[in-house]
Amino acid sequence: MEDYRVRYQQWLEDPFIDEETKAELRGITDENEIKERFFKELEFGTGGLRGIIGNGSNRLNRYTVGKASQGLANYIKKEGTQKQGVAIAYDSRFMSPEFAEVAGLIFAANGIPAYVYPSLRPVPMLSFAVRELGCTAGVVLTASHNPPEYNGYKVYWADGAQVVAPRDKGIITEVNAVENFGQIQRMEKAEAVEKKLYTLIGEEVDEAFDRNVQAQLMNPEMIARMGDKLNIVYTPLHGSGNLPVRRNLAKAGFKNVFIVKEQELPDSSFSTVDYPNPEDTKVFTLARKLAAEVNADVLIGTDPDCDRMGAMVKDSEGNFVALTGNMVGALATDYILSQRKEQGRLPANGVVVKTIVSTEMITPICRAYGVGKIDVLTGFKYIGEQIKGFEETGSHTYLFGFEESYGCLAGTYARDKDGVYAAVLVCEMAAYYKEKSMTLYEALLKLYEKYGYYRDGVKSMTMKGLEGMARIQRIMKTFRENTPKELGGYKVVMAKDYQTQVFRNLETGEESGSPLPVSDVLHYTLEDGTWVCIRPSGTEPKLKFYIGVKADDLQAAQDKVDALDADIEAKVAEIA
Ligand SMILES: O=P(O)(O)OC[C@H]1O[C@H](O)[C@H](O)[C@@H](O)[C@@H]1O
Repeated sequence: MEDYRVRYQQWLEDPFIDEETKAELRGITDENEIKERFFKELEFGTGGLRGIIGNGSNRLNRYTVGKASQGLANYIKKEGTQKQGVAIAYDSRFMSPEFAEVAGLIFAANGIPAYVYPSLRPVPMLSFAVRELGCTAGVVLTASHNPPEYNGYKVYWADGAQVVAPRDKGIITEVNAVENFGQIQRMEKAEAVEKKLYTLIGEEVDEAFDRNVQAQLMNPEMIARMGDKLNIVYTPLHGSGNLPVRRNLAKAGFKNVFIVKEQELPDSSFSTVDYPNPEDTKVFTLARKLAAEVNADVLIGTDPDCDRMGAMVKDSEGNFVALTGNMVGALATDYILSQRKEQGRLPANGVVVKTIVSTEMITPICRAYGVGKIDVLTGFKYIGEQIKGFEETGSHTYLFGFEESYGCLAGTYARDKDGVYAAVLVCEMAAYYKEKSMTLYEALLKLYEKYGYYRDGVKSMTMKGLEGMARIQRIMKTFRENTPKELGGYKVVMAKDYQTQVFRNLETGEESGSPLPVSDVLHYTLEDGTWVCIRPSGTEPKLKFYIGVKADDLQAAQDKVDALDADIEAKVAEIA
């Protein structure tokens, strides 16, 4: 019998799986569906679990969530930190509150107090709660910006960041060591509540979070002057941002905030969008309609777990243009550093942290302010890890961190990207430049004039299921074994392989090691300074190509990106 059939049979016979689940599984008539659901165990990776909701070993359900929770509980018990408890949050996805309760009661049954938010909350608020409540770990039930059929289980440690090596491996080992669902401990909710092993997180934690977000404002007096002059359209995209973003915009002093009514309330189907990801400007269709009605200066959108924020602002002709994560990163780096300098608050050991696939435009900006810049692998958890390191050694003062994938954070109250803060930040910057009769887009053009015309692109190729996974591996292997000599007509001069940890200068043949952990990432530097990076997404069935160029004007920069894009597409098409 094929492996997936064996696994299917095991589920049908498992005494710890309920009858309703088994009946549903027995009813599947499509062999391929059985295969997709059972060809593997849903892998508990470094980011936790992420998968399609449903019954099966390769799906997210109360059993796979249960196994993850029991494994995490076992890990915590070995660490001896169970008294500190685990904080739990969830977003607006299907089964999010149910899975949150399943997880909480498993921790409770293991003698680990669970502190659960009473309703949906953003990821950064969980990160904050872990620190505020002194918990040993945290869990968020969310699949971030994935399509509605997905859910996930993100794991945080005591510092408030998602787990990194070596702890991630330790937790994975414990999760994998849970051999059968019978090992999952359970407790009735009434008993857990009575024993204070299952407690709802109170409003005071929300208030403390807000105070920390507000403390990041650079110019409260300016907002007091401009708060009623900036028109803001906000869409929570049916997710957890709705209340905290609006509350924080109001607390900051923004008076004219218009909400996209159709997307205001939680909706697990995200029925007004294809895909609740602010990276996709289509999510702003309704917001743009409202923007025209209210003459908005800026449109803001946050993803379901409100760690990502996307924005659109007016160009000089009054047309709305999307600000990418890189553009927000560059604008914010410049804004925060310049304001700090003006206010005499720029520490000598200040640093900005970004990922290796995020724009290089901040390099000259940081240099201009005498501030350091650190690059880490993709994933905000690595920015969180840096903050923890700075705290331990006192080596740097963290000023700002961002990723091209629409996430940023200033301050250290949270250790994951904060869409609530990002929304307030973009509005603060828009107000600041509006007072100087500029739109945020015009401010960006000024930065290009000063620092160079940087343009960054990301090309995502979706490759789903078993076949897609194999194809992604073939493409990575082909590039890895045959370093391209040229890309987009430019010579490749440096090839960095973060998997083999070999960085090779193709001109001199010199080789050096990698300063970052092992990761399936290839990075090429071209003769004109352009860079191209290839990596499989860690969160979606996608292969991602990132491109970063600098040119003499915006058009030339875009042409370069387009040429590289086309060349990469052609090279990938040649691979079977
Ligand atoms: O490119 P991926 O592996 O899909 O990850 C892209 C992003 O996904 C999530 O949003 C994580 O929280 C980010 O930190 C990460 O950068």
